[in-house]
Amino acid sequence: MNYKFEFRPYQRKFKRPLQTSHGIWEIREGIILRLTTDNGKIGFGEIAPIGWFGSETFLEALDYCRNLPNVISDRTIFSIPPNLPACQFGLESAWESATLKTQFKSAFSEDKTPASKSNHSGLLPGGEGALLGRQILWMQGYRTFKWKIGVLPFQRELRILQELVLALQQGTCDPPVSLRLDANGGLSLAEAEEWLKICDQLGGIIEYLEQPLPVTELQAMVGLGPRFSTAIALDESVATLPQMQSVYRQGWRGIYVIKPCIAGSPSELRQFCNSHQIDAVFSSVFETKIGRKMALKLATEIKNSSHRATGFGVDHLLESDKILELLW
Ligand SMILES: O=C(O)CCC(=O)C1=CC=C[C@@H](O)[C@@H]1C(=O)O
Ligand SMILES: [Mg+2]
Repeated sequence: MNYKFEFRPYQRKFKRPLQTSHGIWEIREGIILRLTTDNGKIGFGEIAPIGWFGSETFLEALDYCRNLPNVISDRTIFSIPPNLPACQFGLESAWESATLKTQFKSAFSEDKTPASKSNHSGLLPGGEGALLGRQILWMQGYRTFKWKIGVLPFQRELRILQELVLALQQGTCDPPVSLRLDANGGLSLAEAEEWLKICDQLGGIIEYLEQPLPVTELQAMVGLGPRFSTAIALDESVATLPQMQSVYRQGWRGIYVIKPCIAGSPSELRQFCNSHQIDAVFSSVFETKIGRKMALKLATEIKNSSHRATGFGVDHLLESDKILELLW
C-alpha cells in the first residue's frame, strides 16, 4: 500500500526552562506527520526525539523526513533503521492510525475523556519550585509526583525533600500518595547510596529512585537493588528497545521507565513487553497530543505487570499545543 507523506516540524516552549542533570531544556522540537491512503484515510503521527537522552536528534529526524519521497510504502515504514527510534515510532503510529481503527478526526482532536490525574504522575518544578508546584498539582488531582534531583547542592535538595514529604504526608489518601525522585544519571555511587538511605527512612512514600547512575553503570545499579528497600527505576538506560532488550539480558528485573515516543517501533515494543514480565512506567517525552495519544494507547495494549501511574503529568510545563492545529 502507498501513502502520501507530509511532515511539519514544530517548536513548543517550556514555560520555564526544564532543568535536569543533563542541562537546561528550553524548547521542545518535534515533527508532526500525516499519511493519506489511496482511499483518502488520514493518519497522524509524531516524531519527538531527545538526542541527549538516547534517541536520534531532532535534526537527524528532520533530515530523514526530508529525504523521504512524497509517496511512501509500507515497506519504507517498517524498515526504518533502529538508530532512528523516534522516526520508527512516529511513522508506524501514523500508519496505524491511517490503516487501523484509530482514526483521528483532526490532528489535535481533543481527548473528550479527561484522563483522571490520579493515574498520572505530576512532574514537579526543580528546586524549591517543587513546594508550590506540589500544591498546584495536588489541587488538580495528582497523587503521584516526580521531582528531579542532582540539580542543586545535596544539602539544599535534602531540605526541600524533607519539606515536600512533610507536606505530602498531611492527611491520608487512597491510593497512597507517592513521590518519585529522578537523578537523570547524575549521581555518583556514594551519592546514590546516600539518597537511597534517606529514601528508606521516609516510610515508603518514595516509590522509586529513577536512573541514579549513568547508563554505563548498569551493574552498579543492579548491585544497589538488594541493599535498599526503595526501588530503582531505569530510564536513560532503557530509552530505546535495543537498550531494553540488552538490559533485560544483563539481568535487570527492576522498573523500566518506557518512553514509547522514543523507544522505537510500537509493534516491536508491544511484542517485547508482552513476552517478558516488565515492571513498566510509561513516560512522556513532552510530546503533543498526537504522540501522547499513541503512546497511551500502546500502554493500554501492553500487559503490564505493574499498575504504576504513568509519567504523563507534564502538560503544565509547556505552552499549549493548540497552536499546532495551524500546521494544516
Ligand atoms: O516521566 C515523567 O514523569 C515525566 C517525563 C520526564 O520526567 C522526562 C521526560 C524526558 C526527559 C527527562 O527530562 C525526564 C526524565 O528523565 O524522565
Ligand atoms: Mg527520567
